[in-house]
Amino acid sequence: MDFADVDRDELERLKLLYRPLTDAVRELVDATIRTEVDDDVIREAHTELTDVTATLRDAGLSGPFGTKVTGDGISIAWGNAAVGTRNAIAPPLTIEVDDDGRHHSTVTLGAAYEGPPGLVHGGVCALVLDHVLGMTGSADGRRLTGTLTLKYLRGTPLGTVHAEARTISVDGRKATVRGTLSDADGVTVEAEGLFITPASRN
Ligand SMILES: CCCCCCCCCC(=O)SCCNC(=O)CCNC(=O)[C@H](O)C(C)(C)COP(=O)(O)OP(=O)(O)OC[C@H]1O[C@@H](n2cnc3c(N)ncnc32)[C@H](O)[C@@H]1OP(=O)(O)O
Repeated sequence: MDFADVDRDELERLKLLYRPLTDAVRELVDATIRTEVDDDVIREAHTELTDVTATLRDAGLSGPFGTKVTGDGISIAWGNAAVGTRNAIAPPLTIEVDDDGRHHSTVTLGAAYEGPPGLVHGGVCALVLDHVLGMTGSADGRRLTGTLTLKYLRGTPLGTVHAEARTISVDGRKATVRGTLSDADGVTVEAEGLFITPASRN
């Protein structure tokens, strides 16, 4: 598909087309982890899913989705591991921005994100914080993570979590951002990141 031919209405139509598919795959991942059906049912599901995958592969990109730009100049990263509209692995995050620049996101992390029993995997905590801090540090230009430091104060229970971040300072290409991941009882992970605009893009 040539996204240069896609306008806002078509983009909206495509989102409405793909989101339910992605949600269904996400549900499938959860069901695959938690199912206790009989062996025959597992084998039958495997066969059916293999057929569905083959159908989707009838036409497709030769590599990852990357970033596409629509005719209206909207950048979309539908394969992104944190926010991708077409990525069932993405939680997915929706990030809101306050007038004072605070970025925040509330998301539910279920069985697919488990690390220690009942707790969110530390790498998934890092994924969420990297993206929320990265977006915060990219408010005035696109930056990549240079260094991300996390302090895991206690385990983060699976369920609804909240991430938020603020930019502490900007020094040319470098932005220092701090943030937290929390559950209902308070902060579980503290994060600080240095986000940098690559010299090649400066
Ligand atoms: C708008 C949408 C935005 C969405 C963002 C969402 C968040 C996404 C988060 C990610 O997943 S990003 C992917 C993970 N990160 C990477 O893959 C980055 C890989 N590393 C690089 O591309 C480069 O190493 C980097 C851009 C970080 C720096 O390369 P440069 O060649 O531009 O750095 P340079 O050597 O010119 O150094 C510039 C300054 O940064 C410092 N620096 C360089 N790399 C650093 C580093 N890794 N950590 C800390 N500081 C670093 C360096 O010391 C220097 O400091 P000073 O200005 O004080 O001299």
